[in-house]
Amino acid sequence: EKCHNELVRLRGNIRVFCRVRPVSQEEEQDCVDASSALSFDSDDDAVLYLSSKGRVMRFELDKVFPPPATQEEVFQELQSLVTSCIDGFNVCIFAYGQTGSGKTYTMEGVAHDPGINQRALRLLFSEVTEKAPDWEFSISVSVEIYNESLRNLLGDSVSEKLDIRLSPDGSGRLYVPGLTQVGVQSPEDIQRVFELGHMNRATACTNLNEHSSRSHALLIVSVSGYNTVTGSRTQGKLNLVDLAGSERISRSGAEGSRLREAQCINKSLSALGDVINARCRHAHVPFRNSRLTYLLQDSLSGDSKTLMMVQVSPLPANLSESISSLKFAQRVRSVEL
Ligand SMILES: Nc1ncnc2c1ncn2[C@@H]1O[C@H](COP(=O)(O)OP(=O)(O)OP(=O)(O)O)[C@@H](O)[C@H]1O
Repeated sequence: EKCHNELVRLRGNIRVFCRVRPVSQEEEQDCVDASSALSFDSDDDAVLYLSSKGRVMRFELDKVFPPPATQEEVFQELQSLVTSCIDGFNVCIFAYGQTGSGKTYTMEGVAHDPGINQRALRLLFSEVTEKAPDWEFSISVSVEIYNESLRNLLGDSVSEKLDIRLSPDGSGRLYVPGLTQVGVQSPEDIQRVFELGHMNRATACTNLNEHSSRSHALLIVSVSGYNTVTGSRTQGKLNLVDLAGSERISRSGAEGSRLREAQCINKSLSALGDVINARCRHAHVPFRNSRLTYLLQDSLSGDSKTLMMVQVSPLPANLSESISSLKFAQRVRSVEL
């Protein structure tokens, strides 16, 4: 019991979930035994089994969502995490996994069935509206990190590269000069922000001949509260991050720009793993090793809360990538006592 409590305290604010996407219709037509490599435990919704070459591997996480899980069910598990930013917490939600494993589906969703991003903003909006006029609510920024450079997704020129700087006020805080901040007064504003971000990301892809799965997409929401009686302010942040595809590109196969993309992704994903893991162990936290961890520094340290949603494809052909994603999940979750 004591040991368990200690574990909870240490792991504290880091949760790792896994979501297995369904087999699509086309995939079903192409391969007969599409989902045979994965199985779930009906008594324990935190466990996932993978079988490979006659061996069964058991992965334990905080929660596993099997293919039938709906967007609504997934969001229900995150609601309290999302609203904790109203109480002044800094929260990060990451979608991690190989290309095609369902990261964008989980974060953005589809028109008739939105994902975490929209649901979170709508929830925050309604909670904050209830508290009005003492509360302010703003979507700060939407950025993309590609090849270790930062881009503004809500501005006029997406191709302009931005810098992360130390605030001149001596507070030790970081800021990004030139980032567009958008205020949100209604749910329609939320919709507009998503559309603009989405469009700009697509434009960057076309103009610069890139694939969106090779970049990290971040939506950073700031919520600030002002207590008119005491005059005190609270400030929380919600960072919603659709990470670049985690698949390993073989060094021999990739050349030139592909290789550079792969190296940048690799570097930032392993930096992210290191940062979360170091936090668990109370070790030195290497924030500066990538743009991603540097930008999210204040939301990945101290009292902040992190949720890693590890996306897994059900296909046997993707098995080795699924194993590597789940190993990453276990690594960020593991605590050495
Ligand atoms: N839970 C789900 N239910 C129904 N369809 C899903 C689900 N998850 C993913 N899909 C579908 O599977 C396909 C791949 O998903 P998605 O594009 O989200 O993957 P991704 O990991 O974001 O890939 P990329 O890195 O290329 O952007 C999409 O057509 C998506 O609509």
